[in-house]
Amino acid sequence: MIEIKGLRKTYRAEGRRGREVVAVDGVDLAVAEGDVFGVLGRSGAGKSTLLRCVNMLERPDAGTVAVGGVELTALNRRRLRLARHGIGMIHQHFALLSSRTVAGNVAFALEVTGVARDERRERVAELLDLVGLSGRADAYPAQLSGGQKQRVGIARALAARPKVLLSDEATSALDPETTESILRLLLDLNRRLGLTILLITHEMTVVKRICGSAAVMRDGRFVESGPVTDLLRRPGSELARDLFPLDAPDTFPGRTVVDVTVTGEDAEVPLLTELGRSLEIDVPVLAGSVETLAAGRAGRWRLALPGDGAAAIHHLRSRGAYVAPAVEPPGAAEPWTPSGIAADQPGVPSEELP
Ligand SMILES: Nc1ncnc2c1ncn2[C@@H]1O[C@H](COP(=O)(O)OP(=O)(O)OP(=O)(O)O)[C@@H](O)[C@H]1O
Repeated sequence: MIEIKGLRKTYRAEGRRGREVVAVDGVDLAVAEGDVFGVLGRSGAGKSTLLRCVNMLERPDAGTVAVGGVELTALNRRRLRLARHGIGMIHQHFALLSSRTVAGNVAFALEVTGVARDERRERVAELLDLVGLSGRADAYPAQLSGGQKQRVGIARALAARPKVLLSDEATSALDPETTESILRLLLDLNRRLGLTILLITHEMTVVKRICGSAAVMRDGRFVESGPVTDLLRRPGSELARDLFPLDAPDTFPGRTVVDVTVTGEDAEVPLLTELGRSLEIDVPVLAGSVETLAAGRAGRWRLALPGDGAAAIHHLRSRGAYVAPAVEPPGAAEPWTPSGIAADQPGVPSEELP
């Protein structure tokens, strides 16, 4: 539904001698229809610029952007204006018109597309019902809570029945409870309307609760990208570390400390109990949890395996778990993923194990 290739955007800092800032540095991105894709990254990573290039609020210096099969980067102004109706956008600070009521704010999006008055009234009522604000049509933004303001923003963004919704830190200004209710609404809209959502965020909760796919962005580039459950099993995944922080020592006297990740149905298997029973060993769990993510069930633990851990690692991998050392041995770039052998490949021969 969204296809970005080789996207690059630079800015010139203020002043005649301003240096060039590369905000987006060659990003490729494909968001499938109906997916919720989250781009995570620290401040200045380039997330907002990337998002604004998707609806061409910023014109990229290089690369292509296509939404719903239409290459926006190739359109003239008039055609681009029309194509933008198929892309809704919501903002961190809601961007509502303070002089208009809730209904007036939503109607505004229909006025600019030339929808007739009666049809507008009907559609506004429908949209407010969709976002759970039917009773507040005549309220002004100043009379609303943050969550209600964002609901107006969502209703307005959906006015022209877009297939794609862009979300720019939509929950960053909200408290955790309100964040949860807005995320539930977005997920509901995604499922009921088949809405494809591309969002940028720095909040892990957002990825946990609604994203099927994600990318981690740093210095204008994607350092990892794909379905969340795939990323969790990827060697050295930053997303895995941030979604499931393992706050525990990475060494244990006389034992091998490993980080184990399981996703999907494997996360339901009482893997650790079964490991202890089958090999007749005790396996201290130093940290970890199993959680229900939007992308599916996933679990991650830090374990202290007896001795060199080879038998236990073999067993865990044969059950579909991804196993990596808690501390990488010094001097080895990818010690647990020797070429030709994926670290999470079941049944890795024991001589390949550390
Ligand atoms: N209009 C602009 N003019 C000059 N530099 C800009 C402009 N917009 C963004 N930048 C620079 O581009 C880089 C990426 O900024 P961007 O806002 O896209 O990052 P971000 O990940 O969204 O961060 P934040 O969450 O703080 O907005 C930063 O170095 C920023 O200073």
